[in-house]
Amino acid sequence: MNSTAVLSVEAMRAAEQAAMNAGISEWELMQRAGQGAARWVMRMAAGRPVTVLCGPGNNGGDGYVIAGCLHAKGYKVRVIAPVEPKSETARKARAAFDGEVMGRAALTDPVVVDCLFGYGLSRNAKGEFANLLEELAASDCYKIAIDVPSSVESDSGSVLGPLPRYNLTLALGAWKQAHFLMPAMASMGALRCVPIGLALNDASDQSTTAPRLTAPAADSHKYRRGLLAVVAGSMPGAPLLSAEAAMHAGAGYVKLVSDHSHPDAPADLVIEQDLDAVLEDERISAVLTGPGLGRDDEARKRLSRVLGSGRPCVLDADALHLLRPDMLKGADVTKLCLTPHEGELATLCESFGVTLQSKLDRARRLHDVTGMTVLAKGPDTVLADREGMRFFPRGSSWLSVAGSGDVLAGIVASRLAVHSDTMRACEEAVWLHHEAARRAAPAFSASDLACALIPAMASFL
Ligand SMILES: NC(=O)C1=CN([C@@H]2O[C@H](COP(=O)(O)OP(=O)(O)OC[C@H]3O[C@@H](n4cnc5c(N)ncnc54)[C@H](OP(=O)(O)O)[C@@H]3O)[C@@H](O)[C@H]2O)[C@@H](O)CC1
Ligand SMILES: [K+]
Repeated sequence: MNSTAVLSVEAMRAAEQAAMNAGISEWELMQRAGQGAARWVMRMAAGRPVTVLCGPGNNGGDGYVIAGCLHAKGYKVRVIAPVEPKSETARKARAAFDGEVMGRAALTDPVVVDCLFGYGLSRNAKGEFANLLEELAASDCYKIAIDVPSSVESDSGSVLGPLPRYNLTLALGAWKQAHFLMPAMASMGALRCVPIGLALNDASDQSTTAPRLTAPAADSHKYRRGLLAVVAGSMPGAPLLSAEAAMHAGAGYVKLVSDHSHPDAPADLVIEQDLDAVLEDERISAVLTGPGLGRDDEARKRLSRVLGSGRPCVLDADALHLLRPDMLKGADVTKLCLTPHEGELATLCESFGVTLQSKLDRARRLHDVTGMTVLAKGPDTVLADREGMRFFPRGSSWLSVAGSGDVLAGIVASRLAVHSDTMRACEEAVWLHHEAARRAAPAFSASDLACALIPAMASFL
């Protein structure tokens, strides 16, 4: 069975070393990787001629093994290798391949397998490597990247050379971080993982799989199913959107605490004005604040009152701009969820003294220094929590619409009201958000997205 472990290059090298210490040679690992990948290549090529691009390292070594498997099955296959292999195991794989190897040739075959660089890419791909990648990008052949696309840095997902759009990317042994990070993720096409027998059970970072939601218990009533308070502020629209999304994501009762009149609110959304009275209600199981909160003194006071309530809490939008370390004194940080987009994450990092640059590192460190759950949202959403990082498959690019974040915050809060588990609430919310986008018609508005949560919920029950 495929593991969901997501490994950094350092962790990957350690896992491979552990396998070798247990008696599985690097040669054997390469055979497993190459043979497993070759099965996918044959499935996709379906008899058509294949070109394999081989680089100087073990990724190139995998390429020779793949080419050898295809050759043995009667495929017309050739290798293009701008340089000879450098690593010992790759040299052995090169020597074992008795098919055609060329230094340079036009990419005319209908299927091309890219094994120029794997997770060992350490600098910009230049010269003949860049030329090949550029030619591959311009070709309309079926493109398969082995392990990672060759111009992609495995840990950061950043791009160090011409980046073709692949049809299929085959992760070898385990997922790498780049498989879930932009801009790399957008170029990878379908993603599959080829197991090679590494022991991955201790890996803390994981990709997520579709959540399993449950219907309310047979004896449920509206208060016990999750009573959520959405605390509004100076602007009426955003918190209303969050509240509407929350109403469709499982909570039994959603209250909007707002001084506005909200003529457009649905009849079944309860609107109250007295924040203190709402927060004193013992039955409140979660609170959301931030969308439309504002950033003035009044907003800061409301945020402090919410934090002082001791309830499980989702902080989004303006709340993330207002949040300061001293506001967390006495708070149970394990009940708090932050849902920043990139700009809000930068602001939070400034407020909490996190100086790292990448989204992944920032989210991880922000969790480490604060103890709060950090859902760093965007086209490559990552979740940092007590058990490690969590990664998600690509969502619809139509989610890049105003109000999409308010909807997501509403879903997280709704799930949190249902079961009080911050990490689980975030995981479920991202999947629901993606599924709602899939079910809404293209070019949807945020309100359409909130409505599409109703059928989306059914996908996970
Ligand atoms: N280890 C294992 O057990 C298994 C590993 N497996 C496979 O190995 C892959 C990792 O292999 P790897 O570590 O050899 O790295 P890889 O990506 O092939 O390239 C490194 C080479 O490229 C060179 N180089 C780097 N950047 C460059 C540039 N811009 N331009 C030019 N040259 C550049 C670099 O040179 P150097 O930096 O040393 O000068 C070095 O020679 C992994 O992704 C998977 O496919 C599987 O077989 C399963 C078993
Ligand atoms: K590659």
